[in-house]
Amino acid sequence: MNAKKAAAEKAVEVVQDGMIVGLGTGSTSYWAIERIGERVREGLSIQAVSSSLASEEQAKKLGIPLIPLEQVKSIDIYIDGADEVDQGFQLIKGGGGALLREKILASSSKQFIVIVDDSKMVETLGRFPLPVEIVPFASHLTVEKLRQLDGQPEIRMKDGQIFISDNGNYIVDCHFGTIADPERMSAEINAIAGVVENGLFVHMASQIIVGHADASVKVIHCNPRQ
Ligand SMILES: O=C(CO)[C@H](O)[C@H](O)COP(=O)(O)O
Repeated sequence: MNAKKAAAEKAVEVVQDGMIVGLGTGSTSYWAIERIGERVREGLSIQAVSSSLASEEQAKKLGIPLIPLEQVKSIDIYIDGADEVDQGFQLIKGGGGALLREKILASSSKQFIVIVDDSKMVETLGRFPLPVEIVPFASHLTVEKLRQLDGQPEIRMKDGQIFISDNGNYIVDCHFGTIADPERMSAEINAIAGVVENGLFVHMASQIIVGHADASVKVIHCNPRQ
């Protein structure tokens, strides 16, 4: 079993009847959604909300009942991957370009369970480029502001075209190097007009589940408010 699948399946063990479950995005969340689908077929009764059109499609195919977000006041559990997790359990997310919806769901969830393989665990954030979602209007000016913060920004491309997020925005991948103070950096980035959200998830994770190649998993409980 691969490490991502092992972490994902461990996380799905805590899903119970009656819960509203947030579905993440990416290759690790894929396995969580598959397992939720299996459990639904076995009789689990839940409702789900999705952080991306891709995960929504997968959930529909598996017969996972989806509920419109407008009908949801809070989410019981949100399960999603990450691109990096540091020693203080702060995260970089958004490698798949879904960071805005992911942050909205994570911040409205009673529990945010992060599922990663062990390659994602780092001492300090920053090796993975930080994704920043910006509005297309005057994007060159917003990109210039990110450059002034030393972000070495690059607008994300896909198949030779600018990548467009599910919200119709651009993603700018920023190379800040080591991010010593993620909270401060997040605030500085979000203070730029034109920035919608950035991929630093600070004080948000309730649990990190780390999967290893031998299918063993480590569950780390964190206090999101610390
Ligand atoms: O934030 C994300 C998508 O926007 C993903 O959770 C993150 O990129 C990790 O992806 P994967 O599970 O494929 O390694």
